[in-house]
Amino acid sequence: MQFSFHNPTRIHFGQNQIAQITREIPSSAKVLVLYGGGSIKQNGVYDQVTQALSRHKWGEFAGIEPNPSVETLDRAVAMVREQGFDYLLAVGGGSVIDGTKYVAAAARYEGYGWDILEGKHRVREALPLGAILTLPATGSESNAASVITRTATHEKRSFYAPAVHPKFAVLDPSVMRTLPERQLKNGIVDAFVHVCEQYLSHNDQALVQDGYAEVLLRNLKQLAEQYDQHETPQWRENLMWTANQALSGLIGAGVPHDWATHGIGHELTAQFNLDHAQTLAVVLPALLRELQPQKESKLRQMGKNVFGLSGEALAERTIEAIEALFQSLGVKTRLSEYAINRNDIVTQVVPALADHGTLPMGEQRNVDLACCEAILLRAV
Ligand SMILES: NC(=O)c1ccc[n+]([C@@H]2O[C@H](COP(=O)([O-])OP(=O)(O)OC[C@H]3O[C@@H](n4cnc5c(N)ncnc54)[C@H](O)[C@@H]3O)[C@@H](O)[C@H]2O)c1
Repeated sequence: MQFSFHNPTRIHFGQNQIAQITREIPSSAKVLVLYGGGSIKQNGVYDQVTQALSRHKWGEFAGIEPNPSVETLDRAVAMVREQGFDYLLAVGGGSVIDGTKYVAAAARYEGYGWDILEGKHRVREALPLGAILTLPATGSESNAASVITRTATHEKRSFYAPAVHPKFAVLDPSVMRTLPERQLKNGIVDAFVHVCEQYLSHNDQALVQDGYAEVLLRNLKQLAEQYDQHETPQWRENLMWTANQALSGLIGAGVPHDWATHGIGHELTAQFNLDHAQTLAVVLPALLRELQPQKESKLRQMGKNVFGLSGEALAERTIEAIEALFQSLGVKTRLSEYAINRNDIVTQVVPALADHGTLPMGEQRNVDLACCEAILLRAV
């Protein structure tokens, strides 16, 4: 095993921690606050931000949509350049934070920002940014990844750059009270699949990473089972911290990663506008069935250590347990439940996957186009 691990995001966790941004953002900075559809004006977050920035120079950019589009974000890039903002503050879920990372990088690049998503420009510098998280799910608040959509061409792509790692993140679980239940359930699924992408591989030697991944998976299973407590502070705190830890780098250090579920899922969002987590709940069980031989040993380990299973056909029953967990939250596990059929897969999704040049995917780089098609057809 070999890795370098550094997570530079300072985390302020708990109620009333938004006030910390006064000290986190240099007083000389000119701050652009970026947010989405306006829920922050209903749950008191916007008021707390304006209060905390009362001595800073600042402006705002609203309207970053779920699955943020480069078309919207380029308007923020232009605003940054025209008005000389030099610090960005993302206030929202993964979409706003990812979008802000793109703005931070594109504002420091002379060419067309989409080059970053196509790998034509490697991001080495970006404006500094901080994040106030309003939806626990993606871990974007303390990682260096960003996923952006180009609406015009139905493309959803990602980039990774240490330069866009947030300087700080505020995780106040009380802001979750205005979250629609669909988003809360999506958050559990998304965090669960993030852990699986880093844990369910052929590697079974990393005791720290595996042990911590199993704790996170058991937490998420328990939070799903105790969903009736989702309005309690303890439930919210545990989900927010678990979802953060699921993708903050530690469990993925030095171990093989998969991410094929995400790669295929992004295509389903780009084509059919499904929520990110909805695509993951459909793809993961199908992918695990298709690739069961290479993941057999880890699936058995997960069955024992996460679901408390034993006996025959352990790997298969583990996949069934994952599927049942998603279903218990009311998150669908079949494409046909979204009225997507075999013909849609063959004529729309498979050609799009072929076009976007991200193949082969997976921990062993064996998820090629034929394998993607087999996974998607299993998922119908
Ligand atoms: N950067 C990463 O590491 C990473 C990882 C996984 C997924 N992603 C990406 O993140 C995006 C999904 O992000 P997400 O799941 O956090 O959802 P989101 O940010 O898209 O938000 C979903 C909806 O919830 C609303 N919302 C957010 N907080 C709210 C609150 N407190 N009250 C009421 N409504 C609220 C938003 O306005 C939006 O309508 C996708 O584009 C996905 O591909 C990024």
